[in-house]
Amino acid sequence: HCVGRWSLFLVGTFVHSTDHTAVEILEDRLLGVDTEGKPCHKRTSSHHFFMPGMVDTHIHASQYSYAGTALDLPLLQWLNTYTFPVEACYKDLGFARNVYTHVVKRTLRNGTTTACYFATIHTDASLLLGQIANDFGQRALVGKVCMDTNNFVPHYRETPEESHDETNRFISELLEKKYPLVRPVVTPRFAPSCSAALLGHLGEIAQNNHLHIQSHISETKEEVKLVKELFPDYDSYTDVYHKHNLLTDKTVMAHGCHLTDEELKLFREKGASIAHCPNSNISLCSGMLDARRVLNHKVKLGLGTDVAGGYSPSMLDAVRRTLDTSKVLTIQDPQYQTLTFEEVFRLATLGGSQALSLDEHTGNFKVGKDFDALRVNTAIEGGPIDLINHGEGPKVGTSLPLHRARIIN
Ligand SMILES: O=c1[nH]c(=O)c2nc[nH]c2[nH]1
Ligand SMILES: [Zn+2]
Repeated sequence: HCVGRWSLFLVGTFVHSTDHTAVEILEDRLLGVDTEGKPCHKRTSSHHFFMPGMVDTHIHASQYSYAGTALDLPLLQWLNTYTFPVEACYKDLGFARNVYTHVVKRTLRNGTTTACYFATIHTDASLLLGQIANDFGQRALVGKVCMDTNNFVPHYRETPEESHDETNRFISELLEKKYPLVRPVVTPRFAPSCSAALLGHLGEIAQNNHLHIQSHISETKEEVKLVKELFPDYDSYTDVYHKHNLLTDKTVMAHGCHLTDEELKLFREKGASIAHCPNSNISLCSGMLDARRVLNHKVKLGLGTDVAGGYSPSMLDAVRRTLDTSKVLTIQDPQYQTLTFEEVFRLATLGGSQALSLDEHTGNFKVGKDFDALRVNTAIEGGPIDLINHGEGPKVGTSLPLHRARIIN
């Protein structure tokens, strides 16, 4: 494979995950990128290393305008009070362009090379988000939000027919653009915002066009109770999506904090995945996802920032909050098998690409995938890390690397 066609050679340390190893460190390597952008390794050092671009499996681009504020209400009230009134503003394309440009630039600066976005119900603004992601070179799944039920903010909802027709228009117009890295994702907001008829339409559209699907599930106990009341004839919240053909191997569901073992089994059977959004889960006091349990069920798992329920648009924050949640679960039960930071690194990269069914293209440096990487310079002037050279002081332990990174902010 490594013959000819090179457009770029990179020398250094490559850190990534594989299915078998949570973190594999390839030191002193030469990585060639061919003319089509596929990596190929050869063996050949310094203070930088390469890692796969991070994958944000769940972020509301439209909520970025108020990220870091308005986190004082539980989910359902938070949606009615803050979220729906703001999302209604995306009828204005100027407003949409401003926020969407900021969110794409910011997430890229934070190392998110792939994002799975919720936009709003507005087709043209959602198409604009796709265009902006394409213009800045971000890989993205973009969802025009679908919702025909909204009793609290009635000006922010569609009729089932509008939602169906506009979803078809969104998909066909976005696909017509032939953006190399941007795809549409069918996006019922969540079961409480959608009639059974609308869920059925959306399942059909996704099935007929082999499309990605995203939504929310079992984020809070109050929401689970509401879904039971709204959909009394279904076995579970997961069954509501399943019966409408919305639980497939291209489905990613955000949160899942309160899923039962039966529901996780259905996720596994269908190949559907979960986006773990720990900042949002804590910020809105929704619950804590037991990520170890999800992994034990062999359900695909990625990480999401869930801006603006999550206040940070940084995947590094999602990594830290994932570890925090796992440690809180360990405090509650000392027998709990805490996630390691290597496992969480994998969730932020390879796990995310698998959760979005994009692992054919991205997630690690496997030969043949697209070259989609971050170069991390740990010694950059004014950076957030101090490198302490242990060669100059007492040896602390034989297994310590020569340089140890100490994170100071
Ligand atoms: O965290 C969340 N953010 C949202 O915008 C949303 N909509 C439904 N359920 C949701 N959860
Ligand atoms: Zn969300």
